[in-house]
Amino acid sequence: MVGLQLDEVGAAYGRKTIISGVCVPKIAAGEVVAVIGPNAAGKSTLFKRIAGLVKGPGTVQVTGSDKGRNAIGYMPQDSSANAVLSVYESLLLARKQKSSWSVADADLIYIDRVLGALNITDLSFRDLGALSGGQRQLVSMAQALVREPDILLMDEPTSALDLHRQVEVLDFVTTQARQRGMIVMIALHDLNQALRFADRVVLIDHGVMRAFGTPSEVITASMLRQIYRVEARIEKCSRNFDHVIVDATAA
Ligand SMILES: Nc1ncnc2c1ncn2[C@@H]1O[C@H](COP(=O)(O)OP(=O)(O)OP(=O)(O)O)[C@@H](O)[C@H]1O
Repeated sequence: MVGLQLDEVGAAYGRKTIISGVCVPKIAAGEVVAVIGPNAAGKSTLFKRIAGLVKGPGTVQVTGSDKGRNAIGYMPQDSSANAVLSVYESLLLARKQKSSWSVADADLIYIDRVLGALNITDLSFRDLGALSGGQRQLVSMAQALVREPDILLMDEPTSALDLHRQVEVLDFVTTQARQRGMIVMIALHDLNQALRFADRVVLIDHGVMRAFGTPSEVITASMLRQIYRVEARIEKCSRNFDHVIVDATAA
């Protein structure tokens, strides 16, 4: 079973330190972890550091995976799509990056499953460059999923999606985490999504980890005042989900 732990992790662009001293105790297989924090807090940089795309001090410890450098899948925040490839070709290419170049029936079946689960089968033979922002985000998600990583890092995966799609993909990804024993880390601005879908929450502010715990431990009125500078309440709706209700900006 895969595990992920961060010890004193930092990251810099050139000589500019962006994050430092991030310690996250072992995250277990099947867990969904939301990474929250204001704009420019360092969430994307943390993901790039975990994915090995940015260097820095500290240790990213991956245990219990036999996939080597394919253990971690990364879905970036922006996916520009200038390539002259169809959606299906791009998924095949993404899938084959994890193994040999020969294509087996199992590869095609898995790609079809992911396309179906994300409800984008109809986009299969469209050019990547001719997709809407939301469609591009769904394809980028599919590209990460077809690699079958043990740890999936998703940077604001629902920012371009309509309400139905937001819930659909977060339901799918959390179910995949539970069923396949995959660890999913999701950077989110929508704190109601974090309350609803995450097992645990990492709060980043100014490049430092300010809190780690269950959603209700981390997302509190005092945290929202201090870190997000809003006056807000956390209240249960009639379906018993916690919700953030923002009343005003705080001084
Ligand atoms: N390639 C880069 N070179 C230099 N500085 C960068 C680079 N990428 C990001 N930064 C800076 O690092 C800081 C953290 O950015 P990052 O994208 O990690 O924040 P974030 O929490 O993901 O923000 P947002 O919620 O706005 O997407 C910002 O001040 C940003 O300007």
